[in-house]
Amino acid sequence: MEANSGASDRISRIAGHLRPQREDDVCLKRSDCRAKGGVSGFKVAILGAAGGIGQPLAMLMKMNPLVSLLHLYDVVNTPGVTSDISHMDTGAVVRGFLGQQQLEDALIGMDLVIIPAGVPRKPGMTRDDLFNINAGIVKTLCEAIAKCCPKAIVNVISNPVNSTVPIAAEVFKRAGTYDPKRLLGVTMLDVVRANTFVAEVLGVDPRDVDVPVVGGHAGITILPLLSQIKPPCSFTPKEIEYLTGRIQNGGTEVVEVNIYIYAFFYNKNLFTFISITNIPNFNHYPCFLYPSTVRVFMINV
Ligand SMILES: NC(=O)c1ccc[n+]([C@@H]2O[C@H](COP(=O)([O-])OP(=O)(O)OC[C@H]3O[C@@H](n4cnc5c(N)ncnc54)[C@H](O)[C@@H]3O)[C@@H](O)[C@H]2O)c1
Ligand SMILES: O=C(O)C[C@H](O)C(=O)O
Repeated sequence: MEANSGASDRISRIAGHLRPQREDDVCLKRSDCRAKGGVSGFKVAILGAAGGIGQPLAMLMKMNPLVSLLHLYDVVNTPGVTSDISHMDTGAVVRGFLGQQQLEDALIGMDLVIIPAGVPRKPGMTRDDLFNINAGIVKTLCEAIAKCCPKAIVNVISNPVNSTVPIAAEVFKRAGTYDPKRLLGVTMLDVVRANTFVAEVLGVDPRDVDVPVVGGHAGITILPLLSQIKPPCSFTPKEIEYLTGRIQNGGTEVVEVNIYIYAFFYNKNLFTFISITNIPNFNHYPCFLYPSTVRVFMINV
């Protein structure tokens, strides 16, 4: 009898990770810990934190020494993502919020709100095809921002950025909280791509070129200023045509590759970390190379 109970104690200890402890099971509740994220530093909320962009972004924010408090909000899966990210041994305190009823709690007191919430495009779609769904999502989130943290800087990632940013602006105008300096569409990818593709043509290190890109974040509205590159350089007409097209269609290039990656995932094949990194062009997704994020991603499949 005693041997049996010893064995079951051992099994339950070993298997403990399969049943994460609930707050009321533990002797010291997390809310009673001394770390409150109240130390100086930016308070950042990510809305859509459980998604393909949200998860690696949450990891990067958790690694950022300027961030003291990180709120992760989504309509699904935030408990798992929050638990995973919060184990990183960096300073930011991480809290998770799930579902519309917790949206306002996620936003109160935030200095920076980043929005990757919404649907991404599938092969064959343009970013405009996402408008009907994502416009409504961004509108609802911005209404809550206007109410709970009207002075926060807002970064809109959700596509089509060319339309979701104006929608956010209209919501803030209506609420009387609009400040053009505090509302930004995230288009840094276009700059990163421009630097990479230009460096490839010139045969130099991408870190040594700086390509200004202005305009929007879709097709011909993306305007790489190839005549303003630092350090100054020149191109043949053929190179200009190639670079302009590649920079403007960089997102589509990745979305088309996704068909392969997603087919791979949805087939539920047994795959390993190594097999993921072997997918051609997987280097478009450097953030996924963080093993913990890959683990979360695999569980979601
Ligand atoms: N601006 C850019 O440079 C850029 C780059 C990549 C992706 N994107 C865009 O970002 C968006 C997200 O892409 P993804 O690949 O992360 O998609 P995803 O489907 O992997 O993740 C989206 C997340 O948003 C969540 N979500 C949906 N409705 C929500 C709501 N009402 N409130 C809060 N969360 C909600 C989903 O649950 C999901 O976790 C897409 O619109 C995509 O086109 C923009
Ligand atoms: O192109 C997309 O749909 C996603 C993003 O805007 C990108 O540029 O990669």
